Amino acid sequence: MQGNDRRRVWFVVNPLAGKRTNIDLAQLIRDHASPTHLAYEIHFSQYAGHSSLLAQEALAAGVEAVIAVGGDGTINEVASQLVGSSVALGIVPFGSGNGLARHLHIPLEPVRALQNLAVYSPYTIDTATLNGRPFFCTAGVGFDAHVGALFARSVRRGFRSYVTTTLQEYFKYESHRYRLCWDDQSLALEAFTITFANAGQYGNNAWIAPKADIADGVLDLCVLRPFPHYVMPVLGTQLFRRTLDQSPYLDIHPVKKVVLECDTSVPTPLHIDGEPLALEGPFTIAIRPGSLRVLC
Ligand SMILES: Nc1ncnc2c1ncn2[C@@H]1O[C@H](COP(=O)(O)OP(=O)(O)OP(=O)(O)O)[C@@H](O)[C@H]1O
Repeated sequence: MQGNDRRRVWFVVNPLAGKRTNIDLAQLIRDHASPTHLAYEIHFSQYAGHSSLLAQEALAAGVEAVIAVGGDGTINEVASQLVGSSVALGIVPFGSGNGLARHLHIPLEPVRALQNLAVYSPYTIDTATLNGRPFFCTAGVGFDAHVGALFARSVRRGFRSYVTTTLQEYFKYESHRYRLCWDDQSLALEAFTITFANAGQYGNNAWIAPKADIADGVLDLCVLRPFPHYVMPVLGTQLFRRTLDQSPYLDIHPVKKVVLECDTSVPTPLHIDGEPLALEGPFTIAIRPGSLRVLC
């Protein structure tokens, strides 16, 4: 391969991802990203939100792909800048959940993910927005957003402490009332959690929308209605066995655009790609079919 044929890419790295595991991410990239196939620069984000600016700079520099090294939050910041462009997103998973990478079958082992960048070609996927804010994996309100907000404030990380927080909060949590409007439907309901799924899982192989197709031009609107406590272990098992769509408590609707209104008497925890967000409703959630190229 000639030097000029090499794919020009920028790595945008969340350094906190590496610190959590004491891995020198820059060295890892230098050791395993093929110099024969990639002409690359490595850039570290210095604060939350910085990855978006770095992705903008990468676009201005005329790269072919921006490789996000981190979790779904970092991917969100990078990919938000690439939507609608011909510049592809690459992913080296280094988060705690890695929902998008898992959905796209990108290896979770960073060395393999780096090596594979040399052979991947771009695959076009859908993206979505919530009140204009892009998301790629899932967004939603309710219990998972509530736990996500607590977890973000917690110093303890990892799947085990996420499960502990989930169980502690489950017995205290009260379902809220919502109104959902799409096409000619208007639904007033009480829900434990409402998820807008572009990819099928939250991360950690927790599949809220087992049959979600990331390139079908629709979102899976998942409404998990309140359920008796004794059903909780069954739902938990189905979530991780990718069979939650068999539960009588979960309704899934394919939607292109939906408006969500929340009970304004209580604060509504909200998440976008697992990151908690303080936004005022009502919320408009819409799909952007075929709007992002991903190396996978
Ligand atoms: N240098 C930095 N200092 C502080 N925060 C940062 C920095 N770089 C990135 N971030 C923020 O960290 C947040 C979380 O990072 P990331 O998504 O990579 O990991 P994660 O939350 O562990 O993974 P996942 O979303 O898969 O669970 C991102 O939303 C990003 O804004």
